[in-house]
Amino acid sequence: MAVIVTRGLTKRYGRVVAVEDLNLEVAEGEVFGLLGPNGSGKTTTILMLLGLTEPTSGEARVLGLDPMREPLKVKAKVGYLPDQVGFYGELTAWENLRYTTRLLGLPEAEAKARIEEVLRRMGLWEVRDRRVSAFSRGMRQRLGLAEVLLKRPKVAILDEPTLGLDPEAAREFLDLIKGLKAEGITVLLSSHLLHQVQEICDRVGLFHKGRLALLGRVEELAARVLGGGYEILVEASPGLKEAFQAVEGVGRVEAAGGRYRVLATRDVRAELARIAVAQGELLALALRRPSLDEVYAHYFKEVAHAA
Ligand SMILES: Nc1ncnc2c1ncn2[C@@H]1O[C@H](COP(=O)(O)OP(=O)(O)OP(=O)(O)O)[C@@H](O)[C@H]1O
Repeated sequence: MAVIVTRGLTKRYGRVVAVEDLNLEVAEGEVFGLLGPNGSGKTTTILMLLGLTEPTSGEARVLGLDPMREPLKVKAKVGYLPDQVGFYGELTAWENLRYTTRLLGLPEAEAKARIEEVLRRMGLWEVRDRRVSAFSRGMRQRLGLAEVLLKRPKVAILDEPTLGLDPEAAREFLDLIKGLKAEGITVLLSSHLLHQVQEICDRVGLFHKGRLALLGRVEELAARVLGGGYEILVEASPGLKEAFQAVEGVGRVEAAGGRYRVLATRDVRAELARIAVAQGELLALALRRPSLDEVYAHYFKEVAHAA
C-alpha cells in the first residue's frame, strides 16, 4: 500500500519553480530518500506533504489524507523532524518531551512511560535532566527523533537528519533510522549527502532544480546511468580490455595500463579473475558498490552534454 502519494505536485514562488510535477509513491514500511543539492526542492516537498505550504497545483496524499484539508489528522500520524529542531534550551530533555506530551494530550502516566521509553531508546535517559542548551548537535537530533517517536507515528519525515553531525554521530543516527523501519514505520528523509544515506534507503529520488530526475533503487540507478550496478576494480596485465568486455553482463570497461574499472549488471569477479590469470597475472580484484554521488554526477554530465 502506498503511504505517500503525489500527483503532479507543483510549487511555485513567483517565477521560481521550487517543485515541478512531482509524481511519487512511497510504500508502507519503506525508507525513501529525497536527495539532491541545496535548493533543489526537498524541503518544499516535505512542507507540502505536511500541509505546511500549499501546492500551486497537483495533489498529495499521506496515509490517504489530503494534508491541506486535514492537516491535524496528518500531524497526529506523521512524525516530523525539521532541519532546525526547536527545543527550549533552558528546559531539560525530559521537560521538553513532557511539554510535547501535553500538546499531544497524553494522560500523565502514559506520557511518563512513553518519555522514558523513547529517551532510553535514543540513548538519552542518562542525560534526561540536563538542559538542552548544553546538548551537542548529535544529542539534539536524537532528542528530535525521540520527540518524533513519542506520538508513535506511522510515518516519519526527516529533513536533513544528519546535517552537521560528525561521521560517527551520523552513522549512529542512520542506524536509529534503520530501527524505525524495523518496526514498520515508513520513513521519508531528505539529504544532500548522497553517499551517507544511500545505504539505508530502499529507494531514492534524486532532485535536480525542482524536478525528480532519477527514481529507483540505488543498484537500478547505477545500472541505468553508469551501465552497471556492480563496479569491479582489477589490477592485472595490460591488454585485457576486450576480453573483459566480452564477459556476459559487463556494460563498460575503462582501462589505464593494467588497471581496469569494469561496470557490470552482475558480480563477474570470478570470470574476470579467470581471464586475468589465464592471460597473465592478477594483482588485485575488488568489488565496489557505485555511490549515488557518481550516479548523480554522471547523469548530470550527460544531461549537460546533451543540452
Ligand atoms: N518561501 C520561499 N519563498 C521563495 N522561494 C522559496 C521559498 N522556499 C523555497 N524557495 C525556493 O525554492 C527552491 C527550492 O527550495 P527548497 O528549500 O525546497 O530546497 P531544498 O532542496 O530543501 O534545499 P536545502 O538542501 O538547501 O534545504 C529554491 O530555489 C528556494 O530558493
